[in-house]
Amino acid sequence: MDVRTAEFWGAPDLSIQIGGDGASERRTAEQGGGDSSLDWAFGLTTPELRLFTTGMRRRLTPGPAATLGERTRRFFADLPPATETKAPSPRLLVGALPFDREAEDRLFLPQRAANRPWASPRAGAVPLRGMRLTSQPSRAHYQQAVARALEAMRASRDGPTRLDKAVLSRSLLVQADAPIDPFALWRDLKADPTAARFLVPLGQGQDGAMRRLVGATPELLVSKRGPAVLSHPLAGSARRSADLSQDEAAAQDLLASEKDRREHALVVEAIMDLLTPWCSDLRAPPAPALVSTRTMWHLGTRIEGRLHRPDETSAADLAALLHPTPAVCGSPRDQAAELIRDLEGYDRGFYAGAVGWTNASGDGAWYVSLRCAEVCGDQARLYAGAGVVEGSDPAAEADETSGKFQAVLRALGVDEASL
Ligand SMILES: C=C(O[C@@H]1C=C(C(=O)O)C=C[C@H]1O)C(=O)O
Repeated sequence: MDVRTAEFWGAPDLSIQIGGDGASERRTAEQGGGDSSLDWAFGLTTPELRLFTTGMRRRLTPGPAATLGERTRRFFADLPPATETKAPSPRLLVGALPFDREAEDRLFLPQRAANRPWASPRAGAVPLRGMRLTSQPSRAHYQQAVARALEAMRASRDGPTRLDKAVLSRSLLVQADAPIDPFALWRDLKADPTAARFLVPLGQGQDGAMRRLVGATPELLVSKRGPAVLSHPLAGSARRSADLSQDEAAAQDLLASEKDRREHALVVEAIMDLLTPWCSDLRAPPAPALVSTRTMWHLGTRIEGRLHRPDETSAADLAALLHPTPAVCGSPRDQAAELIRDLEGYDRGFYAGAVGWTNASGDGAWYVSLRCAEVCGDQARLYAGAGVVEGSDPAAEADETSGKFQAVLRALGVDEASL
């Protein structure tokens, strides 16, 4: 594979490798060693970039999505110029945005950044013995919630605001007999090379152990490089099959499904509407295309535009503008968020939020935090959701969430097809 070194999207003090065969990654992941700067290790690898940071130099004052752009601008303006001559710390914020726009985000300036992965503190397996899985809520309860969302949609037709879509999730608690190694989980998520793999520190949990969000998402919320803006939403899904002809049939059925196209179009319309005032030359193809992960087919649309004022609008501004899209929340956004709060009965935390980076020049990329688990000590909590629109079937939506759990379950070494 072609291995190039490129300037990191205009960040003058950070070079990163594009491409790579993963050999250095395997070497370092297997080396072992217990560097405490790994407490704050952050990683993001996509088909376009590889970013690994260690240490935490300074936190961005946490706050809600509405103030993210302003807080990041102030942060970089107040940041003293780098004084070190050797390996200056990057002028880069990395971290995660929660699902709830009002909840506090977790972004920080790392101490060091590189294009090589950190050494995993342990070289072993995730651990795979003694894991107990509990579906929270149960599958039956989830199906009831989907049925209730459908009722709410029907009832809204007679009210002032019509609810067209709500994305309902369920969670899976994995309890292990020993601490779960987030680095080993991250390493094993590599099996899905088209997805963006992430490992994000979220701060300490109740028992002092670091909470981390680890996953491999297929969905780009938004990236900004100079004037160029790109968003690649996904909505409308089908489980893949090991049988080639069944797999192909599932993809073609998805592409032809009126319900999935409607579910998808709501997302594209919302993103186009939100980006229109900020962009010229905003474009999306007229029909979605198939996007695949190892376990799922999705409908996807690449939306591209050019910012009117690239020097004044940052990747953080754009992430805060778009998040959460109807791919993970619904339409209209506020009504869907309220229904999700009522029906899910738990806090999504950083699931269905965003993970990514933004630099001092405002460039950056934010991915929707899906196909992930929050790992802390000997527990991992997985999440998966599905979009509910008129015509959705509760059992089919539950199957879809089972399919979405597979990405992390496989990396955990759990072979549990029917949850
Ligand atoms: C909510 C999730 O996925 C989202 C929902 C999709 C859908 O409803 O078809 C597809 C991709 C994602 O935007 C998830 O993976 O948990």
